[in-house]
Amino acid sequence: MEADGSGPQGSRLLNTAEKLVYDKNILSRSEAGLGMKGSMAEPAVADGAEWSAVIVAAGRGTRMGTAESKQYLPLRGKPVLVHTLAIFERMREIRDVVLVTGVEDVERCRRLAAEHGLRKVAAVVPGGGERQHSVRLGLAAASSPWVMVHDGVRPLVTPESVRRCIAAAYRHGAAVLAVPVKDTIKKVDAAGIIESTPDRRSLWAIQTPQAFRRELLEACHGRAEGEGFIGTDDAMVVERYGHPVAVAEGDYTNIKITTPDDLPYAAFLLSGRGVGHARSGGPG
Ligand SMILES: Nc1ccn([C@@H]2O[C@H](COP(=O)(O)OP(=O)(O)OP(=O)(O)O)[C@@H](O)[C@H]2O)c(=O)n1
Ligand SMILES: C[C@](O)(CO)[C@H](O)COP(=O)(O)O
Repeated sequence: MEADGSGPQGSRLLNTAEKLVYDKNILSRSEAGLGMKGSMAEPAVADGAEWSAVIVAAGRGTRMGTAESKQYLPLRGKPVLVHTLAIFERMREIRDVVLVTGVEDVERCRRLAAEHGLRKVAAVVPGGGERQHSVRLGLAAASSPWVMVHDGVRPLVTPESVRRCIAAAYRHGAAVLAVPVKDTIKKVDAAGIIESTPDRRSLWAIQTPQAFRRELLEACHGRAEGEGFIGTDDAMVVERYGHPVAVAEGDYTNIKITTPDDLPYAAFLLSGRGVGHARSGGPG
């Protein structure tokens, strides 16, 4: 899979030596604070782009409590989901995007992609009842040798951190973005009494994207489906079958829009990055 070959858009796959150079460049740029910032000057699809991004957005957002699903709520003038898709659209490493939505939202999402010039959205497919089912359905439409799964409701991930995740995936075959936990975490029993305090130095809060060799992720999802196992992220599915999954350090600002208080915080963060405008549009 790492040998040179031609992708659907004529892209050439990276060989192992090129992956190491990718790794070195990414790390030296991050260390020097020169992150690539997802510049609009980047070509839409670079020679060597070998990643499919599966963006899962088929949830109902029950904790948000709005009639409209949270991925379509306006954030600095655009639906949350459009902000998320725009990040992957600008990244040269991404060859194509598979968007997984509610069955009733497939047409609406195709329109959104067209209206917002999201040309990498190659497929919009209906999801399933659990996040894991949605990922599996999205994977079936992905064709690149490497795949990253990202929550449609994490619109604040940065290209720099996605690249750290890519670099770790090239080294280990599987990697997730994560941040060290800042609070002391307790294990509490059903009666509300603390049972234990795990050593915080080994605890990380897991985010997306989660990046894998596509064949590895497909195989693990297939086995999990056969066993009726449901995990809360894709790393759990891969860990279960004994494959190591590396952690790449992300940013605390890569929040998942989950409850109402997350929206003003996300708007504040985006305004600090100069993204969008304060006037909110209607639901997407
Ligand atoms: N059956 C599902 C469930 C979730 N997701 C997606 O997985 C991501 C993370 O899930 P979460 O934040 O829990 O979203 P919801 O399931 O929509 O929220 P809630 O649990 O509050 O209902 C979201 O982008 C969501 O749309 C999905 O594609 N398919
Ligand atoms: C995948 C995830 O975003 C990692 O933090 C999270 O596990 C999704 O969980 P949820 O149960 O769908 O909120």
